[in-house]
Amino acid sequence: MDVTPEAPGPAGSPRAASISLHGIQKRYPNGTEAVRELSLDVRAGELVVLIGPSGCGKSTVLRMINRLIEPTSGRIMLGDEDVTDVDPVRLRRRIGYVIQNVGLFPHQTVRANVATVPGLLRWPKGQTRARVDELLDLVGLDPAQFGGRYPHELSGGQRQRVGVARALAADPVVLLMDEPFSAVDPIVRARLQEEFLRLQAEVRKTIVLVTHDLDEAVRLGDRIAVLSQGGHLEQYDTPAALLGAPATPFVREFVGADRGIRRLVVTPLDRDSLDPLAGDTATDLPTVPLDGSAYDALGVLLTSGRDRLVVTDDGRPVGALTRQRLLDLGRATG
Ligand SMILES: Nc1ncnc2c1ncn2[C@@H]1O[C@H](COP(=O)(O)OP(=O)(O)OP(=O)(O)O)[C@@H](O)[C@H]1O
Repeated sequence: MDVTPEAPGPAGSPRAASISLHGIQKRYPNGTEAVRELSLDVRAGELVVLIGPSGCGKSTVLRMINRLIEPTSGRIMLGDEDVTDVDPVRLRRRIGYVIQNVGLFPHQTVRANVATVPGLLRWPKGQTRARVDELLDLVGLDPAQFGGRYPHELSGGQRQRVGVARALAADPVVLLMDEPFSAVDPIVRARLQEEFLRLQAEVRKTIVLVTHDLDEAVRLGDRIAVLSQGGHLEQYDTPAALLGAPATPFVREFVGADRGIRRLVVTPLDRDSLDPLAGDTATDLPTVPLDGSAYDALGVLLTSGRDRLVVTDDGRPVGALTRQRLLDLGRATG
């Protein structure tokens, strides 16, 4: 595995490192035991969400990974390298970090902000400029239009995108994100989440993202780690497994009574579980595409007032679903 930051790969290069936390602990000087003992593995290219109530140690865990906070004990591996003892400054150049409100430098242009780490790494100017423009394109900002602006000349969502571009600039092997979308309104937030998923499909970084928003966790996470006080790992699972079978009373309460609905969001429409089309159906029933979710299908039924719909693939009807069937899909097993 190549983890040197000095050799920038083209955007889309799948360079990512796994992260392993082995029994990490953090006791602050005032005696607070923010994280008692946590072990967690994140696979290369995986997006893992840390979620839990306020003060349970999420940010502390995240900041121990890039050593903004020194663990009291325990080991942290990046790929097969123990980074507990490496120079934190060097380490941070291999780890992108995105925080709420972004923390852009206000007196620097968008281009200069995104070029921060390449500048520290002394990349040649032409190479840096090309990389910065490529990244701005990747996060959906036209470099010609936005490159010369200052942060105060951007919307909250645009600033957030610059923050993501800056974190990706030196092609880090890991991206850490602390409440990255919480400073924008819900509509912008949903759009940013969607764009972010598209971006991740392209760059395939290893991402650890902290949020207190369960819907965000379910939408973004390949796996979700639910933490309780003291950084105690209650459950580490896919969104569907977490919602379908909460492992502890804490998780059950945390995911709440509406987990059935949330579960529908992560339940794909499976061709094999569709009812066959009857002769009468395809004409006037509402439709939903096969690549939608059970939640999308339920939404279509509720707005149309019907109790049956047709599922289409590339516009062609492939089967039908009843409202009851969809409700059964959302019924949790745990
Ligand atoms: N520098 C510090 N000194 C002492 N205690 C701290 C320090 N930073 C955090 N803590 C305490 O450690 C615990 C975990 O804090 P942390 O910020 O990691 O939680 P969090 O889960 O990210 O919370 P939130 O969701 O509210 O941001 C809390 O009890 C907090 O008060």
